Amino acid sequence: MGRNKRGSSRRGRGGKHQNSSRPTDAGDGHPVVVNPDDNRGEMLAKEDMHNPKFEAYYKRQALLDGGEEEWTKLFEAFKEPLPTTFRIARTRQTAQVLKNAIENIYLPQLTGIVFEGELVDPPRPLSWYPDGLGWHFNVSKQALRKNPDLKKFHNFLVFETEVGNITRQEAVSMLPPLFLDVQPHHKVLDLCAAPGSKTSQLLEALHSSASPTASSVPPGLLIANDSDYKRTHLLIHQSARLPSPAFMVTNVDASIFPTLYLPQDLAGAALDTRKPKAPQLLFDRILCDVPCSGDGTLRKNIGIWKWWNPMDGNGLHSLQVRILQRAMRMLHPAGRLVYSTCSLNPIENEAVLAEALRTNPAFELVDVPSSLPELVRRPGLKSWTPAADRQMTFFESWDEYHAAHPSGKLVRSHFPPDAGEDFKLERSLRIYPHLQDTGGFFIAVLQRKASEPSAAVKEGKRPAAADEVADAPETKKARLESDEDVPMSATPVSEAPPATATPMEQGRLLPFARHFADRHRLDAEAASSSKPTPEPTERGKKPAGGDNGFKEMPYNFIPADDPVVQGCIEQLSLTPAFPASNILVRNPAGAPARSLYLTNDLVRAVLAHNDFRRVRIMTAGTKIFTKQEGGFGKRADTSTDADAGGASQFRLLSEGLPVVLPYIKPESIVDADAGALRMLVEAYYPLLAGFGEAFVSAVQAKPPGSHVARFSASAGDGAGATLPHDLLLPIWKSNVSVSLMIDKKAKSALSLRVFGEDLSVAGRELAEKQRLKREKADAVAAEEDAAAARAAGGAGAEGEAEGEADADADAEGEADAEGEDE
Ligand SMILES: C[S@@+](CC[C@H](N)C(=O)[O-])C[C@H]1O[C@@H](n2cnc3c(N)ncnc32)[C@H](O)[C@@H]1O
Repeated sequence: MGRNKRGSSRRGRGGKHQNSSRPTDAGDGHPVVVNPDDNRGEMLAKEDMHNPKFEAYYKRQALLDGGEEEWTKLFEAFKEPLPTTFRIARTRQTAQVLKNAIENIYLPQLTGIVFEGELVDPPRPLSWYPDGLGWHFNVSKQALRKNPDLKKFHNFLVFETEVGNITRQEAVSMLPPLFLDVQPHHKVLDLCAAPGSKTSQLLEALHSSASPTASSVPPGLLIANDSDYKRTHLLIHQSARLPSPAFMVTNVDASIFPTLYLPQDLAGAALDTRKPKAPQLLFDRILCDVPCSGDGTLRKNIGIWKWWNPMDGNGLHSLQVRILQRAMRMLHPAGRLVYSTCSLNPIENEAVLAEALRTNPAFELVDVPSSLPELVRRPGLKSWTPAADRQMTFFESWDEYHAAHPSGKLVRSHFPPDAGEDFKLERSLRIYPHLQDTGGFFIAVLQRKASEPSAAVKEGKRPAAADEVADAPETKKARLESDEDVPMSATPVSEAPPATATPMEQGRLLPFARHFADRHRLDAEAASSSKPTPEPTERGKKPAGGDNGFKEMPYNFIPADDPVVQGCIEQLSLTPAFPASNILVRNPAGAPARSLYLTNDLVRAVLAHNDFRRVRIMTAGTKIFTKQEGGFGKRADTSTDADAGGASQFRLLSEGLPVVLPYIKPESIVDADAGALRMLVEAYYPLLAGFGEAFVSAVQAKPPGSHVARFSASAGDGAGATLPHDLLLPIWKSNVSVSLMIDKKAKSALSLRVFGEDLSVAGRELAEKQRLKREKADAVAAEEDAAAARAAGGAGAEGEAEGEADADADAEGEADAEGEDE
């Protein structure tokens, strides 16, 4: 596997591997931080990473055909910590720049580094990831601390992650979106989406043709759904890094996801034409990344070694079947569906596929040998042997089991297909850790058979909801409730449960079971009550998401001729093509009080033509304008909102810029150079008088308020800047000053990229704080050492103590810097 130093360094000082006690998804939304698990949970020695049931169960399933040697490889690979992998966002203008920076600047610096006598692996591209945008970087925390080049690269990754150009994601978690092959016009549904690493990949694919010159608003749609309310906030957080008018987040049980409707003109070639006025919204792409036992994540969730048992997979099987069956019903005839889990268990994988295909013969598994050809994979299993209890009593067939346990919990579909059934299960993909140093994963691609485009989908028994859910296995509830994937920057750290605690021991099940049962009941009611509502939700009419008992604000579209909308159009010189009728606000009055959101036509139609009273919409569209609060009035330059005029009280948000930019008349953009950018980065409100003549006259020609500036790459070198391409950024003009309207983190990332150092006020303050802390630590240490030396009474001892004090202070400084990164 080509690891460096991992035996010793990844296991930390105690020679142990860090643990987190419950499974997390293969995908996660953490910022790129090397070895992120190193500060969580308890330690587990490598020799304790052993579970006879786990090993016996999978040997019984005959996962591998390479003999004892391969089994050893598999189990040994599971004991190794997972390497860090990340991907560069394809949609960003910066994708090529970042790839070049890694290949041509960082890679040479990181090649040949020796740490503690061993060669450190430089970052390397994931061979199967398209266009070299997926990367593997595996280095110990100690090496990262001590080596300045490694540390510099790590800082680069952290900053680019903060601004959404890079996403840390487990390698296998990148696979389902790649197999879905989403195009900008697709209607996409991600049914079990939180925390959202795959969602953000899907969103990037939806925006793949976006550029500042073409329309950044894809015609398609992505609905990301999760049944866990808390976790839907992670989805919103993740996707905020790629603001999209084509994006919605919903919160409902996927197995009863309601049928949505569209007006005829937007529905395309809909399957169900029985309701000509309100055809069903059928999706071109659906991802079912279902809740699972998660034993493929053993490398990062080492608690699984302790509490793994076959009943987790058995208990999840029926829900997984229902979610997949529901997805099949919502797929467009020419659509594609991906089913995935981070579990190795055939009961959660092949058995689910077999049952879904059995109940719906119009579908088939797609053979995908030529997709991602470099990806090493194994075929899906055609047969397996369920275990009926924790003691691992195996039954070869349903008949045998049913005879022994007439009212047992296993059902027919837990068992392999009969001899006469051939679902071509070998077309699904199994990924094992030893194949290419990843987690374990399962993927299957499904589509309707060409010969039966409109065969009806027969769904399995509908969920009986509350009782059944309350009886659900612990792992399912634990996964649903888990907040392990909360991005570090977004969530306070809570005390980690002990390594060996089962979810039951963590005492979290009962409240959750109640909550889930309630939600399930509400969702069931919602599904049955969902029906088309023909009226668009303009001001004064019934708003989507309003009057629904949810605390989320309703969605109200405002008229295109609203004075605030028109004011924004005028202020930024937007062309008539700007979709002014797709602007919504989120308050019951439907007034443009604070923020204006933009949707595309499809999201507008979905909001307007469906009854969302019982389906919680967490977000829809993207915020583009916001009211500029009166803070400017208090500043030294004394400008006020009143100075700026009514309309200009709204300003363009930096996250709204890519969406609005294609509609801004090019001649209205303020031309600027790197010198101006430097001044704008260095101060919050630099005075206009301090800028170069050309910039001053360009700005003076504009009214006060929100504008966009183009910092030209050709004029980049002047201020020590490296501008690989033109930069377009929102600015705010007041009477005597100009400000760059991006947040602190984005400013720091920009400064690092363009000027090679963080010149921002926040960056300078942070550096100063660190310097003072170091000085203070130096002084304290020197004082202590001097006192010790005086006590020892020797002049020679004083000199030595001084040297040691420096070393201690250095170590402390490093620890501080690291704390701040994370
Ligand atoms: C494997 S995780 C999904 C990971 C996600 N696709 C990603 O890449 O970040 C499974 C998710 O399914 C959600 N879930 C569990 N039961 C569900 C249900 N009945 N309907 C919808 N979502 C469900 C869980 O809350 C969890 O967030």
